[in-house]
Amino acid sequence: MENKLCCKIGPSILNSDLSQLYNESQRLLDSGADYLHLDVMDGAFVPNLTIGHPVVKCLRNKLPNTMFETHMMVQNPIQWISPMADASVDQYTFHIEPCNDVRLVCRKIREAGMKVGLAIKPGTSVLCVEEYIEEADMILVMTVEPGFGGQQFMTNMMPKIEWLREKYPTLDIEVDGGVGPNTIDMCAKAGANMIVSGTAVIQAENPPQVIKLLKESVNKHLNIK
Ligand SMILES: O=C(CO)[C@@H](O)[C@H](O)COP(=O)(O)O
Repeated sequence: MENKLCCKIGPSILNSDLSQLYNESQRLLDSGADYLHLDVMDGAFVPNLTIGHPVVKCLRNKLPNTMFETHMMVQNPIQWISPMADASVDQYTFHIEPCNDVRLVCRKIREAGMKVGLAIKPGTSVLCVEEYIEEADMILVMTVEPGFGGQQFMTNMMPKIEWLREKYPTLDIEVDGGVGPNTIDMCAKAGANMIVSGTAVIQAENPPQVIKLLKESVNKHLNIK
């Protein structure tokens, strides 16, 4: 049977020069990025503030054809569905931890015309997302505590990815946090096919080379499976 999974690299713009958000985004796309991972933080779910839907909408106006994933590190994910849909976001990824009714949020995201991503923090068991797999297009396994770029990759999150890949061979699995040339092989081997990389790409001397390396590692392991 044909493996429908494909490798996608989505740089996180969190640690870029945000005064140059469009130029930085374009630079990443020109370097081979498949999509943009836009980190939205509300200062409540995580101890940091970043961009919101007005900025995402402005960026969308400049980049009409780019896949946008918003990683919603927010306390009340249902609140931002409509504004993000209005900003033509493609995929709305939210954390299940603060959510009272995950199914309702998933349904509202779909009704608003976006894909659904479910994210789990390092301390959250992968079993907690299992009951919602049918509602999701993608599961995001965090390999740092959400809130800041440039943190150390948590190797001990790999069993979560392995478990998901074993049970759901065609599921999109994204990994985020401390991912770069030194850690990509672990993610790829575990079964991640959507790769978020912030600092490693943004601060690289040669971003196209880093993105190529990330892709090669994932594709190598996708072909083995
Ligand atoms: O969501 C987050 C952090 O909360 C991530 O998207 C990071 O911002 C990725 O940056 P690096 O860890 O790759 O520097």
